Amino acid sequence: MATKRKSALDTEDQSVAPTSIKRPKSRHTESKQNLDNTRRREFLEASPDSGQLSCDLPSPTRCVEGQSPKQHDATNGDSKPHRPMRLTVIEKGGDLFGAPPHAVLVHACNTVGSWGGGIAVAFKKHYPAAYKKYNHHCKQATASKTQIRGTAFLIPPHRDSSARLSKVKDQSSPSKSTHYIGCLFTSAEYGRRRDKPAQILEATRPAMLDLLRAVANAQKDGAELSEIWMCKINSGLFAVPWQKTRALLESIEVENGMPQTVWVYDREEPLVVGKSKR
Ligand SMILES: Nc1ncnc2c1ncn2[C@@H]1O[C@H](COP(=O)(O)OP(=O)(O)OC[C@H]2O[C@H](OP(=O)(O)O)[C@H](O)[C@@H]2O)[C@@H](O)[C@H]1O
Repeated sequence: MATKRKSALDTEDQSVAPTSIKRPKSRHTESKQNLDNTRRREFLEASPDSGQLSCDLPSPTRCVEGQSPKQHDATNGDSKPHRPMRLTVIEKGGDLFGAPPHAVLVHACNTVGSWGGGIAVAFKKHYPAAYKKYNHHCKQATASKTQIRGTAFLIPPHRDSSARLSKVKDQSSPSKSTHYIGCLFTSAEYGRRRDKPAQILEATRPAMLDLLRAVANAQKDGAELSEIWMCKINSGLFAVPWQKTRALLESIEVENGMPQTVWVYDREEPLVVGKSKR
């Protein structure tokens, strides 16, 4: 379950180590015998013993370090070109907080631990328990001097919220008790001290990938997650034009098992810049 995970920050553990390319022994030996001296030297130079990354057989086209055999084939025209799957961003009208059960609601956050302005205030009101977790996560990171900008934090639904909701008879969105909250740390600070638009955009890619990875891992662990819903992140108080963030999101290469679509919701009324109490 996602709840067992400490945070979406464990990306180091989840990242896939570069795969070394190994040659089948028999083929290796057979091809060796057929080599003339020049090609043999070339072959040996590129062999694993010489410390270089080698391809399947010696050939004029060298393997590029870090390429998988598949990518290598693709670049050499031996098979279909490797086409990475990119994230699809679909804009919709409507209420973000009316997301279906088990949806992940995503917004951009500072790393200070404040949901004091813009849509964050609404998140704080709708999901007070998630706010506490977000705040605690930021405080812990600050205490341990861990930089969390460019990462994400996936907060599972609060177990008691369903009971609390029924007590206060809040029928506006019964799905709320099943919503996950996805925090993207795209700026270290907020307000005047917020990062520059270029820095915010730079942090958005790794943060989004971190979130998609956390969602994929939670699903792998059996958690029930449905769609990914998001506001027009960075486009309000963080002052980054939405089209720039959208283009960046659409350039993200989706890894195996990750969700491939993000649904974007925008409110209809104009943005009120006034801050609530932090
Ligand atoms: N009540 C509401 N309902 C529905 N949609 C609403 C809304 N309010 C705004 N939107 C829209 O939601 C998008 C994002 O706009 P936002 O300004 O929220 O976020 P952002 O990503 O630019 O910046 C993040 C920092 O802003 C916050 O406030 P603090 O800096 O902490 O004070 C955080 O804590 C972060 O730090 C824009 O399309 C807004 O029209």
